[in-house]
Amino acid sequence: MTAPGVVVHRDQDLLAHAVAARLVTRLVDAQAARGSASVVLTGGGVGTAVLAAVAASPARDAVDWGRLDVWWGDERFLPSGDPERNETGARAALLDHVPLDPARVHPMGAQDGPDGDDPDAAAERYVTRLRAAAGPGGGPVPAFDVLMLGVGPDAHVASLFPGMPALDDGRAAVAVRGAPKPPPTRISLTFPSLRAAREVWVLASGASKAEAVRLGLSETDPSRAPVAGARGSERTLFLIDRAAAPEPGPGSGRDGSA
Ligand SMILES: O=C1O[C@H](COP(=O)(O)O)[C@@H](O)[C@H](O)[C@H]1O
Repeated sequence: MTAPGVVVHRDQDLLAHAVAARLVTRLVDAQAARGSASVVLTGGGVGTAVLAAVAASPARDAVDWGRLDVWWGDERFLPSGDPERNETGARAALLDHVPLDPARVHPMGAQDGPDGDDPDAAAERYVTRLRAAAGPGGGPVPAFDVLMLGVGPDAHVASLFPGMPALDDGRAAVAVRGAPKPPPTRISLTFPSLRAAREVWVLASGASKAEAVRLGLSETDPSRAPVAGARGSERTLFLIDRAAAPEPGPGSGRDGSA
């Protein structure tokens, strides 16, 4: 696992625009190198603000949207179109405004989907889709170019909450029941899937996230602070605003930006 870097921006608005610029560059570079790119989206305040900032950026046209695979790190298991679904927010903020190939958009299952009200079956369907995308001879999931994660004040990422069984699950995606943050039933990628990403970006804004960021940058057991287990295979970045920045300790090695 890679040790994380940290970039601090002035406030949430600047954070969202800076991450949007970084995301466009990352996708363009991946497409130049490999012909296509893949991104894993997060729900939450900053994650959705980043997508809106991409939509508002003239640079978005540098991305070949038809050669982008879009995945999700987690989803709230609700009917499709429910405003609480991460997919709904992502579509409204960006996905409905760019010429994606619908076959390359991979939402997690909804309560009114082909598996009905069965989150285990919906998670298993996602496992199958991920494996198919990884290709013959590939692993259980593709090597995503970039995977973005919001983080909760309780240090959860995706729908991996402290102390819950999903943290130790080796399947690529699982159903989560009894999540402490509503809604209680969700689908989430697991740690092995998060760590398959070339780059993991943890996004955090606001003072309520500062302790989670501190834990995420530490060696804390991921079963207590799941964000501490979110690491990319090539690079891990914590992209945060000043309010979410923990007090810098001696030798923190933090690089910052205004
Ligand atoms: O429930 C969730 O929460 C986190 C963080 O959301 P935020 O609004 O506090 O930033 C999010 O990353 C995750 O995808 C989502 O399902």
